Amino acid sequence: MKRVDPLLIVDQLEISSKALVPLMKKFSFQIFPGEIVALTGASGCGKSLTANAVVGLLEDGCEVTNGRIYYKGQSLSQNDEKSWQTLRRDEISLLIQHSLSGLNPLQSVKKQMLRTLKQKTEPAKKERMNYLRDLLRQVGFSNPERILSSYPFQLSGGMCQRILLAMMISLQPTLLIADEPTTALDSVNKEKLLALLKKLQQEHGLTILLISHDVERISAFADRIIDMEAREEVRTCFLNYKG
Ligand SMILES: Nc1ncnc2c1ncn2[C@@H]1O[C@H](COP(=O)(O)OP(=O)(O)OP(=O)(O)O)[C@@H](O)[C@H]1O
Repeated sequence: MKRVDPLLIVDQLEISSKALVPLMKKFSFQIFPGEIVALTGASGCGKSLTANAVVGLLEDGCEVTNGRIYYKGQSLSQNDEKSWQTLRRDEISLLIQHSLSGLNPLQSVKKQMLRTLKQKTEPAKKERMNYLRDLLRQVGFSNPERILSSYPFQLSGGMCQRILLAMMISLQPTLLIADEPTTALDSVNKEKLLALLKKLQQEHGLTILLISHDVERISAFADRIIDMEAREEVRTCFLNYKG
């Protein structure tokens, strides 16, 4: 049987505050290509820190003090800012917890989507608007033209979340990390967003790391659930994964 290498390896990761107080210790897990893996655990156990460390976006107040992160077999420890930017543009997208803070309320959706698209080799000018409309349809908007001309403050939290998702997909990432993407949504929209992530995973061959407290809801959605609560001990619960 052909051996599949992990896409992402987090190995004995420790993140500390600037005063070198560990905020999380010795956390390890792996993700294989095409999987949907959910990361769960009590509030404050370090889920968001882990997600931010994977894409080089730890806040100024904290740093990786032990352990390593490998992506496609390469250690990310020596990454400079330019390498992190390239990784975020070409490989790993992070969908953050609070959708509105990810969009500029004073700029139209069209302007923001075009700016994201420009980070990549963009489609030819005349194709661009068709591409954006198609992306918006893929995330469930039946009237993309209206959405493109809207400003984020005119839209609901769930709509903004779907727009951010469309922007991430336009970067064609290999790995999508979604940090509590459903927190601000009501029950129906939570289900819709998870179904949408699953659809995008299947259509675009994405690998997804989903951070969530909602073990019950995500157990029907994820291939594996990693419980981070024990901090130094990772319990991995294999559900549908056939690795
Ligand atoms: N910039 C920072 N400076 C200092 N401490 C921080 C910083 N960011 C996070 N922390 C602390 O690190 C710990 C882990 O935070 P993190 O946000 O990763 O938790 P989490 O598991 O994602 O929690 P939640 O489920 O509530 O989002 C917490 O105790 C938090 O207060």
